[in-house]
Amino acid sequence: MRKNIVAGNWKMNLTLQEGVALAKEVNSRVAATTTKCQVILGTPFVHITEVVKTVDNAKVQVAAQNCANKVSGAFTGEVSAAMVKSTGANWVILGHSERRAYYGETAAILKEKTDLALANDLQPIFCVGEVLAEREAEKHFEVVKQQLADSLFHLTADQFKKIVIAYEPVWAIGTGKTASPAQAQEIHAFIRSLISEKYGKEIADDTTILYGGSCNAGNAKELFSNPDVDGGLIGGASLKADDFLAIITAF
Ligand SMILES: O=C[C@H](O)COP(=O)(O)O
Repeated sequence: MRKNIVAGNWKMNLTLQEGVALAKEVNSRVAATTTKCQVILGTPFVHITEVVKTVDNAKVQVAAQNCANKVSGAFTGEVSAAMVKSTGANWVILGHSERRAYYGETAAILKEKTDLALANDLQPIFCVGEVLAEREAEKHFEVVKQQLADSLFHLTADQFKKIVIAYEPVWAIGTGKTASPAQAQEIHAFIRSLISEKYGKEIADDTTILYGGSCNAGNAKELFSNPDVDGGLIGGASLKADDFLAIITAF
């Protein structure tokens, strides 16, 4: 179901104590607003159990930043989708460009992770987006289309309804360089049109599509005012309660 979502991705930041303190502050400040926006905290694995206990689980929910592409067994260091679900998290971020670039996560691996997340009742926030050279070569539409086709478009319509897409141009992540509102709208509308071609207009209209990449308190309002931008996946600015709250209340 389409809704406004602001999801923080803490990445590899904050100790457990710092993370719990931040979650506590975000939770109480969100509760004090009238926002209808779904807030999600994408925490490191080791924080999840404590953060789940800290938030109200309605307005503020918790995401893992990854899960394994295997069910269980001898995979040292990995965390399965079933384990994530057992902590109380409802969401998992998959396909982030940092996972693709630094940990060799291919489209085939991401397809397996998506299937396991859904089988364990976790909702994927699935990231797509092009690198700078691809944008400069005007290949961004093609790249995003391929990423969706390779890792998501095998899903049934009922499965696809659980997916949230995050469009994150890699050149905008952590760089302070944001896609312009027009650039974001253009590609979000394109993503929605691809979903419509594959699953029909009703499902496309119901899909939540987030923007990620140097989204902050200063630019969130303008980005979110676009008809096909339903919220954001926020990295750096999710680490400070003031900045994150300003983004949450930007709708
Ligand atoms: O997952 C979040 C994105 O990578 C955006 O990160 P950023 O807001 O620090 O640019």
